[in-house]
Amino acid sequence: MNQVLINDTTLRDGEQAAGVAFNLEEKIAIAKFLDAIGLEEIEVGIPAMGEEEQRAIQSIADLGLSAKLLGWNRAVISDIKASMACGLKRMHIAIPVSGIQIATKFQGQWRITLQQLKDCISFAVDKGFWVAVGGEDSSRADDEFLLDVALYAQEWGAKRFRFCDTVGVLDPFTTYSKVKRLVSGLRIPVEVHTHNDFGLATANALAGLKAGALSVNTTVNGLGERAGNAALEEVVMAIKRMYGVDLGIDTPRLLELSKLVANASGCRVPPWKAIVGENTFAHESGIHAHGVLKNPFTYEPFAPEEVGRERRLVVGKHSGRHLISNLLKQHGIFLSKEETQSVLDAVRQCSMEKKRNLTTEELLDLVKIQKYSHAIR
Ligand SMILES: CC(=O)SCCNC(=O)CCNC(=O)[C@H](O)C(C)(C)COP(=O)(O)OP(=O)(O)OC[C@H]1O[C@@H](n2cnc3c(N)ncnc32)[C@H](O)[C@@H]1OP(=O)(O)O
Ligand SMILES: O=C(O)CCC(=O)C(=O)O
Repeated sequence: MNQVLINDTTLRDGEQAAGVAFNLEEKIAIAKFLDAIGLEEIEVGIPAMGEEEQRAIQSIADLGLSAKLLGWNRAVISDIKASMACGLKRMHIAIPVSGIQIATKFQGQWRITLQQLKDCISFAVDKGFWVAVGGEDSSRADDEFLLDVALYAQEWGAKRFRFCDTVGVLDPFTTYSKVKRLVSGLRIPVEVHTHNDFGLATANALAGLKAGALSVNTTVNGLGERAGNAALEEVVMAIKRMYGVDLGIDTPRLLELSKLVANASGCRVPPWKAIVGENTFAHESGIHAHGVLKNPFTYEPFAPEEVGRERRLVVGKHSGRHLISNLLKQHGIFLSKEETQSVLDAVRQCSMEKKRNLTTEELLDLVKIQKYSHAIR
């Protein structure tokens, strides 16, 4: 897995999340940020959407970023022309490949589908564009047909083929075997694009990479259609930490990027969200806090600073004496075992009433209320 390329599609599939609409400044800010932290490739939008989207894409193209920029297109010549007008050098052309998609969108006329793809690839390649092709709904396509389409795309000049689990219906084992088959049959690299309908987008993205795909689509915070896409921060950190491959991405800035996209999209990140959620390095439980106080790796997969977070030790319903006495010592308060236990009992009660963690002030107030002010030095 040494050569993984991340092609981030926050500005395309991410923005397809229901209700999300980035303005020009937000699109530019996100593109710049992705580039600044070391993303190699960015899918910047859909030129066929119209003039405003084209202006945004042109503005991003004008920034002169190091990242390669792609526009997303249907296999329709007017889409390709719109992409060409945006100052991009690369384009992605999508074509449905499953029975249900071809029946619905092309009235089952797969020969027409293929002809449209051929015409579009040739049109773009002849004009000097670097072209990638996406097999929409690859996961539900007949395996033979999928490989045939990919082979045709390769023959017609495509430089990469995208395997899309469009409806997020695969598990990692099936993803592995389907992607492996495609990788083995093609000379051009394969990209994986996975959706999160069963919560498996990141797992499937990794399975696709293990099977030999060389690039992967991600979105910041996993933003995207329905349940979203494989999250950039999850894929990057899994590759870094589980496979020991550093993609050269400035991971301490992942949290800042997550906040930028959360604000621009209006989609807040749940506290338990892997890598960037507020609780990912927060410890309340007694047993965990006891371990973490001695050695953080007892209950953390990596240091919070690696993704721009800080560790938080908080008191609440599940806390234990070690954490309470540690926090109190930081304020010069030394209690006996029995006194600590009664503060802990009060913490539990208070946390249940307030249905949250206690602030430091609330903890110190509890000590006073318990009449242990003698312990305050
Ligand atoms: C899996 C994915 O994420 S695919 C990307 C989805 N993203 C989007 O749809 C967001 C941007 N989309 C848009 O702005 C609009 O849908 C446009 C501009 C692309 C097209 O708009 P409209 O012309 O109004 O068509 P509408 O969206 O209603 O229907 C889609 C049309 O594209 C066709 N189509 C869908 N996918 C493809 C494809 N890969 N290649 C060729 N044609 C396609 C449909 O069959 C339908 O064609 P028809 O108008 O001849 O019946
Ligand atoms: O690029 C393609 O072919 C389609 C990408 C996509 O968004 C999907 O299949 O979910």
